[in-house]
Amino acid sequence: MNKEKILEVKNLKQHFQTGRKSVVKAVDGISFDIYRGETFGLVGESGCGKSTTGRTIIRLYDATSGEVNFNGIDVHGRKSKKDLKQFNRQMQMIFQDPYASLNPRMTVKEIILEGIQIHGLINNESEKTKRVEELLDTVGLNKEHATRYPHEFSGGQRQRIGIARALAVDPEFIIADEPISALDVSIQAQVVNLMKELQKEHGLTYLFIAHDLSMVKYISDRIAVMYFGRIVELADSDELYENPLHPYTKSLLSAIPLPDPDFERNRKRTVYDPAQHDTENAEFREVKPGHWVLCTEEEYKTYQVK
Ligand SMILES: Nc1ncnc2c1ncn2[C@@H]1O[C@H](COP(=O)(O)OP(=O)(O)OP(=O)(O)O)[C@@H](O)[C@H]1O
Repeated sequence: MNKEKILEVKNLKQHFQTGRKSVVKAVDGISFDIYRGETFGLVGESGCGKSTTGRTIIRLYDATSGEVNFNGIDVHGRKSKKDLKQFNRQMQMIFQDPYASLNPRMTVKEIILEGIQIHGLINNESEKTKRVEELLDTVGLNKEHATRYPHEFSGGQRQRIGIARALAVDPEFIIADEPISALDVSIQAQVVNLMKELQKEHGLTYLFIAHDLSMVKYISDRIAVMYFGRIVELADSDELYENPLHPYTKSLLSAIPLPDPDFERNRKRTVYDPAQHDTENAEFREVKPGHWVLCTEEEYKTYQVK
């Protein structure tokens, strides 16, 4: 794999002030790198801070503290208008609910062209039409769809429109925030396969956010597991599945439904109990090359021999 870093997240925090004295530490000091061309999965249960992480990286929120370096530029630091404009084009987002994220009053053509207009990428009308048709074809829709409105489409088709909109500005990096969670299981694989094809063709890098590990394994090169605002484990996908170390990762893995009824009947579900875990003294440590776990010194020693 190409080891050129496209994104570096360093000790990123996103704390929301929810009352005069109450603060939600949605993201509480996370660090990871993403390499150009890879798919980096970010997994954890609802409320663990995955969406907030994605939204902070793309600057929908200002970070409370920490750094997000994209192509070597700190996107939350001081930067020129030109750098910001470039960043806004190079990083795009696909959302969980494609219906809520598509303006119901705009045609598909208008939706896809929005970014192209903002960035002044194409000025000629017939070129614009041609580009929209090309994008619709790329995502498996057809040119007759251009004049229709979002409500005329199925969930899977809407997600394809969302993907076409993201691709329109020729990005390098796409944050996909649970892009398939709202879709029927039969449609999920189609959208994931489309994303994989597009990645190959366009050399895209993905941050793929999901709440369970089943589909993420299939698409991700590496996976980070998040729990209560922190990353508890990070490793290559295969390594994470074959050799999970953190008890929370184990509990997530034990919750993946499998199509084998015998296995289902006999398998043990493990439930993570943070009370039995010394999170206070835990640090993010590299147990073996590329495999990181949030653990204490003692746990680190036992993990190393596994
Ligand atoms: N704008 C906000 N203001 C206050 N609290 C917020 C805000 N956004 C998120 N939170 C809180 O931060 C925590 C993390 O939320 P976040 O949506 O990032 O989690 P998530 O893992 O993506 O969950 P889900 O899969 O349900 O979206 C939650 O406790 C949530 O209530």
